[in-house]
Amino acid sequence: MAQIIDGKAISLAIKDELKEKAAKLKAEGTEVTLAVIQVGNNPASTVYVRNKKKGCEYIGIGSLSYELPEETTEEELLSLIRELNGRKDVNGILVQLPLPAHIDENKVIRTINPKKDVDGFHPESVGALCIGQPGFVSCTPAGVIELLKRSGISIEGKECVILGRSNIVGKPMALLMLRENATVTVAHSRTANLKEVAKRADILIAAIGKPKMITREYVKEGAVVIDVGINRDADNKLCGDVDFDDVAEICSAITPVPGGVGPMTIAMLLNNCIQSVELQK
Ligand SMILES: Nc1nc2c(c(=O)[nH]1)N[C@@H](CN(C=O)c1ccc(C(=O)N[C@@H](CCC(=O)O)C(=O)O)cc1)CN2
Repeated sequence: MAQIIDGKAISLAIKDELKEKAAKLKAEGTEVTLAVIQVGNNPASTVYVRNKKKGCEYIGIGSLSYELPEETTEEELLSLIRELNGRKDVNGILVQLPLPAHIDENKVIRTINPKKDVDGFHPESVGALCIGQPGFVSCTPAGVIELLKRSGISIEGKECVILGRSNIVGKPMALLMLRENATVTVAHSRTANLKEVAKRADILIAAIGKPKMITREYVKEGAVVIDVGINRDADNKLCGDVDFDDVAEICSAITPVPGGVGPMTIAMLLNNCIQSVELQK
């Protein structure tokens, strides 16, 4: 039976480490504060935003909450971000995604001061990652790397196949895997012979947004399988992109959904908030 990678336990260990770092910063007179902006009432976003604020409280840093109505204009949102960019008492700015359709997500991300971009979505942050310079790293892919390392799974020299090429997960995931000296393939909906490509992976990362699409036919025996998907199945139950019960029988290690990559996203956001102090010096 495969090793089940416990993202909940690993994220808790990280948060406990961050709690100590935050206390040390406080003792030195440095307060850390995250500004969290949500536009509209997407129920999943409300849960994630609540958990991010709870995480700040747990590790002992401040959070400022901006819950804006669905009708908020793009200019109103941009002007709030500009105000927060200029505030010395705000270290990190996070705009919860997705945004309502009338707001240009890219414009919003570009308006955040890259030194406060704790989501790691700004083109400057992505560019820094690409050329190996210091900067914020997108939280979900950073969480995957931490999960692997803390589970004793080596990355160097491994064949890694990433299913999905989104700006938030697939692309930064590929850059991080390269930084760890893996051999990386990014596959997607137009990839020919997807099953064969996926089957080459020692480490298979699924980030495609299709409930339980990845069955054992996509997985090499003994591979490590990381499931980034968060979907609802036909019974409205939370599930990943991987058919867990089917794949767990043939792989060597696997992340569950819930309780795998998801909690790591929040732990890595808190890590970026603590790191913001260094980057802002
Ligand atoms: N500004 C951002 N927006 C979004 C991000 C992001 O990193 N920054 N990522 C996702 C949503 N997300 C964080 O915001 C996120 C998703 C899932 C989880 C999580 O802990 N999932 C749990 C299940 C929770 C549930 O019951 O629904 C799990 O997998 O165990 C945390 C954060 C899109 N938007």
